[in-house]
Amino acid sequence: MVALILLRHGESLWNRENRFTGWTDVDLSPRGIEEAHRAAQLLSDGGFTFRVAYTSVLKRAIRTLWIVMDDLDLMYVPVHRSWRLNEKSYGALQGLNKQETAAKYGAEQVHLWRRAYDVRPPPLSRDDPGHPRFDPRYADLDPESLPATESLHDTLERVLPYWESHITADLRQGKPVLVSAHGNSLRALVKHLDGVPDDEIAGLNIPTGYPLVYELDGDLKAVKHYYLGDPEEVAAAARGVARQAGVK
Ligand SMILES: O=C(O)[C@@H](CO)OP(=O)(O)O
Repeated sequence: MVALILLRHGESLWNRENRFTGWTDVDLSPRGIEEAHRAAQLLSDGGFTFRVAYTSVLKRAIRTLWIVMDDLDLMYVPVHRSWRLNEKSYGALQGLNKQETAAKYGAEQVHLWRRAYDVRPPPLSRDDPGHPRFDPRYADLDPESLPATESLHDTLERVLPYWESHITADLRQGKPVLVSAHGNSLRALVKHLDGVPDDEIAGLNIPTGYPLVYELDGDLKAVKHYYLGDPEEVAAAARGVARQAGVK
């Protein structure tokens, strides 16, 4: 049995302001920093460790990882960063307030943009300064392959090759792995690991800062999974994520 620990970054400044974030590189809020420390404490209390870490190229996930590694005295552990673990691109919604967007377009439409498997938010225009083709961190990638928006399906399609080519290689060697990433890149991974049907994945919300442990067998099949932390607190935090676009 080998452990895969999935960790959604702590609360970001835009989570706090309830804005769509996607590929925008927003840092942790003070509360998010506390949540990262809490995640480290939960791992330590549960006797969990990791020998390799994976993260995105976005600072909210990277900083969460740094805090966890520092608190657990694991700063020597190899870290691999990839754009493939980035949050789902929210396209032209990035920066907009979720409740205001729901008031304008309807809660049902916003729910589809946030959670449906195959629905893409409106795209960023090619000339939008927020388009990833202008961002130097993606300079080595073909600009045509960079997303202007993504559905969860699109997100899964770019997460999965990285899972298969990199993360599973470490797990197969019996190395426990921590993945510090994002609400939707982790939903994509969970969909894959648990074989969640397309029409059921909309009901899944991942809260910030609670480690989600997968115990995998020799074939990397998920034998069981569970959050670390008080189950009622974790469930309440997940419900809070689901309600972010409720119309006031
Ligand atoms: O805005 C985003 O990038 C994500 C995560 O914060 O939001 P949502 O939970 O609406 O998918």
